[in-house]
Amino acid sequence: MATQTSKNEYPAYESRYIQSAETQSIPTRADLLNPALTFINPITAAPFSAIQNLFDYLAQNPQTAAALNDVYSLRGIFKAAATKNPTCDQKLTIDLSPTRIERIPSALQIELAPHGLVDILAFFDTISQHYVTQILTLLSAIAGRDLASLHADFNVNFRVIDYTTTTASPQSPNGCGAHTDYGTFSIIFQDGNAGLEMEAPGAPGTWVPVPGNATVLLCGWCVVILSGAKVAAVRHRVRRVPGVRRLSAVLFVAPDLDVKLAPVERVDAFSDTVNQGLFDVRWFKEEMGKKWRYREGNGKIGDDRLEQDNDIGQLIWKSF
Ligand SMILES: O=C(O)CCC(=O)C(=O)O
Ligand SMILES: [Fe+2]
Repeated sequence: MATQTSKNEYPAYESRYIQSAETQSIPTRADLLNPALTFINPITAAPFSAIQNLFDYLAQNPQTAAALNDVYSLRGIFKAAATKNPTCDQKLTIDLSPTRIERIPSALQIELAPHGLVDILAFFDTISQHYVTQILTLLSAIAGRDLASLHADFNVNFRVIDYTTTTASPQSPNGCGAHTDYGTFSIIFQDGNAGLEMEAPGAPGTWVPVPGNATVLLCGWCVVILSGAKVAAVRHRVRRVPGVRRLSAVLFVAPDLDVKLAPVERVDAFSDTVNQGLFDVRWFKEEMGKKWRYREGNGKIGDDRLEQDNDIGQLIWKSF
């Protein structure tokens, strides 16, 4: 059972949710300076019936699912490891990055169009057009540098997730292991079912449940580095409720692959490797990707508390 945290311990979290959920479609600068999740009232809701439709169609049509994965065989598009491997995160994912989408043959696009694909892509298009530039502008003001020019290639991912009840481990509470996103920022849309939890700022190992109907924005490692640690990233995870299906949709925004990950000015808290700018986004994404693959189905999951972020934390911070 997840650690429950009383309202009194996190008054800012509760009041910010109530205030921002009712009024704001765009976070404020103050929100982004806060080392917690930012709750937003999105300009449009995620099309969860289309998302469910696409997952159901692919599950019922394994040949189509295999053809879709052949489009991007390196990492796949529809990942269903959870139905075969009890030790992986118990979820299905569909990754629709623009690079992946443009490689899908038109016959396959036409087949999938009425089964949710068109609605899902239209949703991510609307969301990214509305949010990407605005949030990068806010983050640039905090970071004291122009982040838009580091995001010229639209290095984004459109991910839909099905915490399905049909898994190799139906009783497992593990939907998504604890992690920090790698990129600049992510926006998570949920279908109303609880399960998402954030690590309480300043209290590692304390998990705060996020209301299942909240849409949240959180930052990732790349912007922590690029902003000289002025922006914080929030660790989060998803717990499954066995027998309950939960769907989510996530927009991931990251810098261009050849951007050097370093602060403008030396930051004492950062490692020499980061201060000297010894790696770029491409290398960092690969490093994180290895751990993602391990977690998402190709390896055994141990203690999910610090598994992924230990190595990355040691890479980024001077002392961790
Ligand atoms: O499904 C969710 O609510 C969150 C998923 C997530 O954190 C991720 O895929 O990085
Ligand atoms: Fe995440």
